[in-house]
Amino acid sequence: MLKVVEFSLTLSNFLLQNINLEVQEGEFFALIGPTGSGKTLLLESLMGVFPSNCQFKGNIFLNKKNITYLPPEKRGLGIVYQHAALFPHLTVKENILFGFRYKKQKKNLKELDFLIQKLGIAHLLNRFPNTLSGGERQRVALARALVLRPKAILLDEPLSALDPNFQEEIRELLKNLHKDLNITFIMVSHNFSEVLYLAERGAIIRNGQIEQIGTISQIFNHPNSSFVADFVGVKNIFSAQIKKDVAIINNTLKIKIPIQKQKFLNYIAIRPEAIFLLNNRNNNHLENCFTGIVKKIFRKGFYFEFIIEVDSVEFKSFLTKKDLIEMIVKEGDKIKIGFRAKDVHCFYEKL
Ligand SMILES: Nc1ncnc2c1ncn2[C@@H]1O[C@H](COP(=O)(O)OP(=O)(O)OP(=O)(O)O)[C@@H](O)[C@H]1O
Repeated sequence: MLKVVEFSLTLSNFLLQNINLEVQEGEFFALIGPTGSGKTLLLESLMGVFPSNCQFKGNIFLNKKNITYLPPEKRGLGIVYQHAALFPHLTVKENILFGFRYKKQKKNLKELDFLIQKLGIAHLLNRFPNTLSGGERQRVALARALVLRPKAILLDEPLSALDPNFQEEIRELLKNLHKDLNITFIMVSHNFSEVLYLAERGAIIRNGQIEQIGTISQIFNHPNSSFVADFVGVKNIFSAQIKKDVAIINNTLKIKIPIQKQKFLNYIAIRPEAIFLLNNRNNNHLENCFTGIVKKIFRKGFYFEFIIEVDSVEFKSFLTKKDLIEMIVKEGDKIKIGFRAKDVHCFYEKL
């Protein structure tokens, strides 16, 4: 288990503040947050790569051993960056074996062979990094980190520098490696589909602090603040009066919600995917159904975002092009929308 206890890091212009984090052995954990929120600083702190001008306090444990003051090569961790950062003057094989220069650990050729096969890089061993594609470079970087048999592997946006085809290929590879090697993966990512596909739990970082920590489903479906809700794309976030099984927006619009045991809740959040545009479709299973006006339709690449106004409350929903054509709906039209009570998430936010 990797455990971070009350860890803070101070730079002249930034503070990573009071981080407490536990990542279980074998878990795939994601660090998510806006740009400049401190994800890389936290990842590099785990690795022991600190900016020269920083001060830090607190502790980092790996399987109960305090690694806070150990140099990177003695921590039992491996790191892979966005741009594979291979040594240009070394061949692929020399790059992979580079870490052994600083280790007493004996080269395990069986392990090396296993990884080379697993990562599909046998044909690249004598090539130099500048002759490799982005995807191939990332495979080599993974091999270089994994050959030292780390207890956890740290990934700093490993897919973001790749084009979409390579992204899918390396994403699949990461999934398989995690399944087969049973080691801990901690990944910094901006990309939600990557996080949803790969990670089991995660933390949202905001301004150098952890804003929410939990399973990926909790973070995406049950955000604990409007910041997290907005960041993970919930889109429909309303302050509301919340009673046992009903939320009232703007003192008028009544929304059925799951029965709430907790008191003092004052916000609701509904993912846009949970709001259906109904027209004449069957809506028996939806506890909330309203008629509204289509205010705006935005084209967003492969889908369309709809803004529908109901009693001066604006709901956002998505539609594919196929659905849009089938429904024959345009701005200004009257439309029925619906959503399940169970898809309304309630939370408390200090005002
Ligand atoms: N060596 C350094 N000296 C001074 N400031 C730094 C240093 N490294 C990072 N920072 C600052 O710390 C803040 C957090 O940086 P960090 O790279 O951790 O963000 P991030 O969440 O990983 O962002 P991104 O998603 O854009 O990569 C930023 O404001 C950055 O400018």
